[in-house]
Amino acid sequence: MTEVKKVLTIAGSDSSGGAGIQADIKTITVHGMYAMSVITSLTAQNTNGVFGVLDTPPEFVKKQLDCVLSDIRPDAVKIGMVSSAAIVRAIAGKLREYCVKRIVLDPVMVSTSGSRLLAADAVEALRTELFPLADLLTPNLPEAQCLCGREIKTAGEMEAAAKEIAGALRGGVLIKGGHLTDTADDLLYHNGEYTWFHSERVQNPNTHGTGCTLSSAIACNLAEGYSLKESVQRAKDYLTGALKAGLDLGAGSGPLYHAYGIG
Ligand SMILES: Nc1ncnc2c1ncn2[C@@H]1O[C@H](COP(=O)(O)OP(=O)(O)OP(=O)(O)O)[C@@H](O)[C@H]1O
Ligand SMILES: Cc1ncc(COP(=O)(O)O)c(N)n1
Repeated sequence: MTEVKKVLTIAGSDSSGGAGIQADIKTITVHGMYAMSVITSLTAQNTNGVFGVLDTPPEFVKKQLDCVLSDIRPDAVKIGMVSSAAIVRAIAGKLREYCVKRIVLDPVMVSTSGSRLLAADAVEALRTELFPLADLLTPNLPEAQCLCGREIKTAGEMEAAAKEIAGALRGGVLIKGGHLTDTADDLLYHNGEYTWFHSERVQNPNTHGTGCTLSSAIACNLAEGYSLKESVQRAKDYLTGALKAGLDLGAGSGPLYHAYGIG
């Protein structure tokens, strides 16, 4: 019998395959793991933007979660686009009911192309319902700014924001530096300790789905049993490789190439 780690992604579908559920399934598969998905929303999007969003009814999100969690227990879970407060509550209720462990929460709010992917009134639900369940929260700079209500530009401001956001969490917070200009340094704050993950900026404008890829790779590494720090470092290395692979698809900000280490 083949033993394999199982990773569940709870996220939105990206019809162009660069972000969301599709990026997560590619990442999980390339990590040699078994991917499962609970779809919170259908988006009609491509590299130019998001042209439509159709949310899954919350009862149907619950039904998907019941089917997966009662049958194949995931070793880790990644949560991405959750759309509405009702969907947030549906997910949180089921994760508590099934005592799901190793949860990475990517608080997706606005797409790279500028479309809102989380209703404004759902931010509070995210904070009260899902933050307490997460082992790691992975906001990008605009999301971290939204969560602490002020501008973040310097390394010192990133550290202060991480500490403040972590106050509402059980686990750690990773503020991603993809929106910085000179570097792509990410900051982890966990158990009172700061760890910086430094990275050169890859000169590739095709960054659609970087956040989704990073968070699902972290979930894979947690499923494998790595520590939080090791999981973030390995995921960052994977992400940098997928950016460096230099795929150039579509007219806008294109997707990453996941199979760069294969073949
Ligand atoms: N040009 C780049 N070179 C190297 N690393 C990058 C680059 N752009 C983003 N990253 C890295 O990608 C990861 C995701 O960060 P980012 O801030 O882009 O997240 P995000 O905005 O949530 O992503 P998404 O595009 O999916 O919304 C981080 O580890 C970040 O440092
Ligand atoms: C379904 C879905 N989930 C997440 C994102 C964020 O990714 P990006 O910021 O790269 O557009 C997205 N565009 N679509």
